[in-house]
Amino acid sequence: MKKLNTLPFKVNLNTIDVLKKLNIANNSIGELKGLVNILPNPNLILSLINVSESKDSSAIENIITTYEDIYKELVSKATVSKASKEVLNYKKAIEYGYEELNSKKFISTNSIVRIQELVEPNKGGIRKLPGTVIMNMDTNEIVHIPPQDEIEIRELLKNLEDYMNTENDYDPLINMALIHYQFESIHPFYDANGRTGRILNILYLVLKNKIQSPILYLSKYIIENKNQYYELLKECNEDITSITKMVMFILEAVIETSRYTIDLILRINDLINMTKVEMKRRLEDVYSEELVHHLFGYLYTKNEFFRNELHISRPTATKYLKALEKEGFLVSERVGKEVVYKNIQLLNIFKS
Ligand SMILES: Nc1ncnc2c1ncn2[C@@H]1O[C@H](COP(=O)(O)OP(=O)(O)OP(=O)(O)O)[C@@H](O)[C@H]1O
Repeated sequence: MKKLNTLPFKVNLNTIDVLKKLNIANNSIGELKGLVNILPNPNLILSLINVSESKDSSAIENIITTYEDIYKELVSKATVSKASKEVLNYKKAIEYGYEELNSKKFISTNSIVRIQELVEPNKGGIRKLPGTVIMNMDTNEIVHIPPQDEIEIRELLKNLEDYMNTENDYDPLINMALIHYQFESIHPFYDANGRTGRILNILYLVLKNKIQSPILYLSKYIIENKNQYYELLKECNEDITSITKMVMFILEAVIETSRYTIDLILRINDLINMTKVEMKRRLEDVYSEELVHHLFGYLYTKNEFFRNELHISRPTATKYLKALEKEGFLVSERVGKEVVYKNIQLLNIFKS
């Protein structure tokens, strides 16, 4: 069995093509980083992106789950759909990783192990038994045999941990591609290596200060170009000099998903401004800037959140929610014993 290369790879990545693309990728992600704070509640975009990331990442496992299900589950305590559980696990794992990073400023092997456990609680932990291979499901061909021995897996993870947390001559966007390939090739877990590796990508960008919080929806590009991505991983397994192509792929992913996220933020911002104008005109007694910001802080709200955040009484909250529904700003829905209100226009932006 061929041994895995350790980091740093002995490949020159400073080619003209890479540097040109790197420049565009850095401009795109820089623009995104600067834009996030235009929203009244930057946590909204974080939460929306995390749910998308979680939803699409888990969709690979053929889980059909909608934004509505996930958000209803977040807002109410009722269990809406079993499928959204996996998505919520993924979201929790991103949040855990982000908190860890904020307190330690370091990505440790232990954190990666914990992230995988949160994503896949039933199959958590580093592989202890041999037998894991990566197969092409269409052809049943073995495409990669990752290290089988636990000690070897741990040594490779240590090498990865050192590489992630030490400065080197490459830009972090290039390093992210190298780290991602290496992590997937070590394939340290029985399951959830893909999902854990995609979480690691965005956490690494936060560690290197390319973004302030994990708002880059990078998995979107990887998932949408899955065949090319799998082909590249396979090529790199055979010959590590192909890693240049993987770097180009990841840089393109950064460019496309930065642009996507920028567009999303701008559209949400436009909608907020339009809602302010319309609500002032149609519901002068109800309108306040805080109220609009509350509606755009979440996809769903309910009487309790309304009361607490706007410091109003239950009857006033009920009156406002009814008026907002009558004028089409919110749509109510019963979930278990509760009534929740969704911001349908915001939901539509996100679904389109
Ligand atoms: N030839 C290969 N070499 C290295 N890694 C590979 C190769 N082919 C696929 N992979 C990685 O393995 C991941 C799948 O591993 P696993 O099934 O453990 O993860 P998952 O999170 O359950 O699945 P998914 O990534 O499909 O959501 C892929 O996402 C990819 O990153």
